[in-house]
Amino acid sequence: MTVIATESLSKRYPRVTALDRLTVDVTPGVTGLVGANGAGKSTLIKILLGLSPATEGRARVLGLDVATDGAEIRGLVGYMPEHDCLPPDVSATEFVVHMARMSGLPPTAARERTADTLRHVGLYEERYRPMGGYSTGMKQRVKLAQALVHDPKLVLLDEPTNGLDPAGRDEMLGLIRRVHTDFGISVLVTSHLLGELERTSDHIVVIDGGKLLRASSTSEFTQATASLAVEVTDREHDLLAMLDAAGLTVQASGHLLLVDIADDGTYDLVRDAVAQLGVGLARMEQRRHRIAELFTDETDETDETDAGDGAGTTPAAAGTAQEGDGRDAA
Ligand SMILES: Nc1ncnc2c1ncn2[C@@H]1O[C@H](COP(=O)(O)OP(=O)(O)OP(=O)(O)O)[C@@H](O)[C@H]1O
Repeated sequence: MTVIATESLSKRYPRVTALDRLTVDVTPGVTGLVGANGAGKSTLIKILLGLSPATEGRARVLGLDVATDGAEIRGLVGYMPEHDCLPPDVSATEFVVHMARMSGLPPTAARERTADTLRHVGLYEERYRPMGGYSTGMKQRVKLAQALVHDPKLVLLDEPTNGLDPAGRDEMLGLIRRVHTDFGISVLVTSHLLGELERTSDHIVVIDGGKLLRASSTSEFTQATASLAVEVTDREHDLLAMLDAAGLTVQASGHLLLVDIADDGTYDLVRDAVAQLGVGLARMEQRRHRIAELFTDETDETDETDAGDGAGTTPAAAGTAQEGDGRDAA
């Protein structure tokens, strides 16, 4: 069963192709839509809501055609826009009740659902204060609440962690996860940060320049984008040959060997090979490819080559390797 299905979907503006023959299926659960700024994420969401016509191709949301069934889709789907759009002199309660009424709920149900959803997103006493005085995190939570208030089957969340500090991001990601686990609502959430979507999503879709780069389950995705940086005191060429013979994909990069992590067994294979050679293991750390690398040629390892003589503090090792770097610096 698919929640969203697009077929060769394109959106061309006079100067820009925002979506370029995008074909992708989104299944129930939480799906992360990753792409750099301008990749076409917001454009896709607007087309899915039936708010902006595609130039070419087709899309269905919950089985409905975006070209003809926009109003029905918007009744079944919640939408959290990217930018600040809340009237400053209205309280969260007033605003969310208004949005619930707009979605067709009768007054009493609108009030009850508003109280429930604001409680769910963690807004309590503040819900009666004008939103102009809210923090960014509180505003994002109101935006999430209004997307949920009419009990949709699917929500489209456009950059919900934008502008939040790390603690605020974690809270928002937790809330998003619970939208699915507690209420069974499917979620399509966009971000330009792969790392946060990996933690939250069951599936990941990556787009770049409006084109589909990759769509897979998060576990497959993480495996495919993780590598092990191994540094030995000696005989790295022998080690490379041994790991290669063991069926691993290995690249030499300066003093480092970068080993694709196939599964948990990869660590054991590397450890055993190092022991067999009788050399010292100077470093073994997992590296996540940065999203920028996914957008370029995946075999392009220039960053890593540069890192070779940087011994330990490699900017390319952003993400999971940071802990290791911290220890070196201490
Ligand atoms: N109404 C429009 N007219 C012309 N060009 C547009 C319009 N809307 C978007 N674009 C262009 O289409 C491309 C995709 O924009 P889109 O907003 O979908 O990207 P995005 O991935 O959501 O990025 P961001 O998070 O920065 O909004 C960009 O190059 C953008 O400038």
